[in-house]
Amino acid sequence: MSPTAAEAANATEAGARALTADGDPIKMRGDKVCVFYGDKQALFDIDLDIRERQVTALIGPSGCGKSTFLRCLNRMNDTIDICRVAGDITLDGMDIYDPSIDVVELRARVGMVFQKPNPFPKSIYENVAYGPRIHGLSRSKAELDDIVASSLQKAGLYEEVKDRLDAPGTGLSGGQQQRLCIARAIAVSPEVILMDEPCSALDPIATAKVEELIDELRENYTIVIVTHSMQQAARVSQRTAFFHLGILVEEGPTQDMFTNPRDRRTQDYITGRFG
Ligand SMILES: Nc1ncnc2c1ncn2[C@@H]1O[C@H](COP(=O)(O)OP(=O)(O)OP(=O)(O)O)[C@@H](O)[C@H]1O
Repeated sequence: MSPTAAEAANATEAGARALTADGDPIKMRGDKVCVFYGDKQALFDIDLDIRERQVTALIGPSGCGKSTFLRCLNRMNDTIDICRVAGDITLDGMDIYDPSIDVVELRARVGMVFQKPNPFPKSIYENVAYGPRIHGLSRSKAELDDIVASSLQKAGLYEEVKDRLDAPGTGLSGGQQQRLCIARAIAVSPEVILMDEPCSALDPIATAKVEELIDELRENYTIVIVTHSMQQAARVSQRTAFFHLGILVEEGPTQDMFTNPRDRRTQDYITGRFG
């Protein structure tokens, strides 16, 4: 008996769902990714699978290309004139560098949180409401209010700000501002959240809060985090990728990377011989 159209569509969808060799669904995949700034090559043939609903940490010494790779995942490098990306990057099997891709939509699906908290010079409410409004995600003020409240809740900030949603976002503490930026990213219902050293400007208590939050968020989101702190990578991630001089040296379960790295360069880095 031939399959119905719905069965065929389901089969295609299931078939398109790529899995890693050990059976984890792949959310994003980099295949032979090379990046150039002018004629200087910053990344060389990076093959990396980003597993769905896991936290992947990108680590390595300064200048090795971690942020460059992160920025490829939502085409933030497009904003740098001299930057050129080659190779393939897919999101659920879709080529994100295809000319037909709407970059604004891509960045809603693959959100980003930066090193320095960067709230807009607007109220706490407006910081979170801005994205859903421009993406047309709410049909009424009540719906928008709900999105703002639930995003702040998911970012672990609601209780601290619920009585002053009209106060400026820039008046919050550094840690609160970073959680506001996470709420802003969450508000447009992303599937992937990229974080570029999200705790580097925070004190240890605010860092601990954001790390706890990252652990909670992975229930619903795929997260890629660049960090200089190996302790942080060990605390928050399930997978770790080690970069060195523009090359992906190795990637694996975080625990294995820190206890039993396969490559000498990884071992040297995690034992503090360089970096
Ligand atoms: N906008 C740019 N223009 C020119 N070169 C750049 C630019 N951004 C990064 N590079 C170069 O690309 C290489 C990789 O930089 P990148 O910032 O990705 O490394 P990183 O591992 O994130 O470093 P860090 O840990 O210091 O942030 C470096 O040699 C850097 O100088």
